[in-house]
Amino acid sequence: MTRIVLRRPDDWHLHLRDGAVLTAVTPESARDFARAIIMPNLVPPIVTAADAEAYRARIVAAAEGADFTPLMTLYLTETTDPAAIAAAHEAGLIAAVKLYPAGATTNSASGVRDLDKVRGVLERMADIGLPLCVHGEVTDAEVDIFDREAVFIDRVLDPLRRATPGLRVVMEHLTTEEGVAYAREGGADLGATITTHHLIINRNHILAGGIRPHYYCLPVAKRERHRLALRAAATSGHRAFFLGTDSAPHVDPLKEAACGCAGVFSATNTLSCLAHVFEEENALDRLETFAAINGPAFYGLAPNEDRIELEKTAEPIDYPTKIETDDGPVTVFDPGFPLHWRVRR
Ligand SMILES: NC(=O)N[C@@H](CC(=O)O)C(=O)O
Ligand SMILES: [Zn+2]
Ligand SMILES: [Zn+2]
Repeated sequence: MTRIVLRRPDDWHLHLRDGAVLTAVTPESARDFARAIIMPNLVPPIVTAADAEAYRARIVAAAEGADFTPLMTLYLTETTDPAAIAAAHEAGLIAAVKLYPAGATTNSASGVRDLDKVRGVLERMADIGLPLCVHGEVTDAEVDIFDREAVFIDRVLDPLRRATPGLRVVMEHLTTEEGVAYAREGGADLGATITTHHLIINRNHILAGGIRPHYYCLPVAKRERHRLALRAAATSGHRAFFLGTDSAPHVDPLKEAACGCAGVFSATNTLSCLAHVFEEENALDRLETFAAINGPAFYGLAPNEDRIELEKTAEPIDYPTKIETDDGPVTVFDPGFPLHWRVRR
């Protein structure tokens, strides 16, 4: 197959940052994606409806007239007011609330330490059907970093879901076969995003033959068997699994450092990478389900009506290795192989 047409995809987990980086990276997503769930982990975080409304306006301005709808989220803190969340949802301002366990990832210091403090918010969200997006890693220093997702499911996520029946939850950026298994059996109230890069790299890519900071993200890429489980899930067509790129720009000096930031920036070439992966898995016919159907279905939205075309070219496609911003360059995800699928615009 050398050409496929699919509904325009959406990105159900995206970081756009603010300021110069926002200006530079937003067009990279707006070009290919119709909608994106915008992560609220700015410094300071997006915690109020007013924050979300102002941030949305900055994103729309940065999209420079592209047909791109940012779907806003609020950052859950231990002082979040259930009534304020419900009002923001009622006003159509937010599509989800994001739970960061405090200290789990980039800009999560304002996150939740004690889940008992947010019970009221979660119950209200269950009542009104507002999804909770979860960064699913425990933060305990004694838990090995490669086990933090699996341990989170047992210790935190499963008890939380049992305590709050009806709460709609998205397990963000799955990285393990345990996560895949839990999401697959979780019923209609549970969804899971899978990133582009976790379908392509395993932990060797980060560490073998030299340390590669641009492959470092959280949750960290795991063993090969986990990558294969993610591929099977993404290409299965199962309604629980949908695309969330977790494209997370950091300028190069913050990545190429003694203590580098977590995050992979993949907005620029994500669809080309995905077409490559789905072709390898003989599943090009399921790419639309993963990138354009299952996500909106989970969020209760219609899929996009317009279409994009992906075309396979004999020569590898060209794409920039870095996106320049006024704060410095941001390195684009290198899948480690030439890409031949091009989005026709
Ligand atoms: N994924 C990452 O490694 N980083 C994200 C935060 C997150 O999604 O956990 C970021 O904001 O940079
Ligand atoms: Zn995260
Ligand atoms: Zn993220």
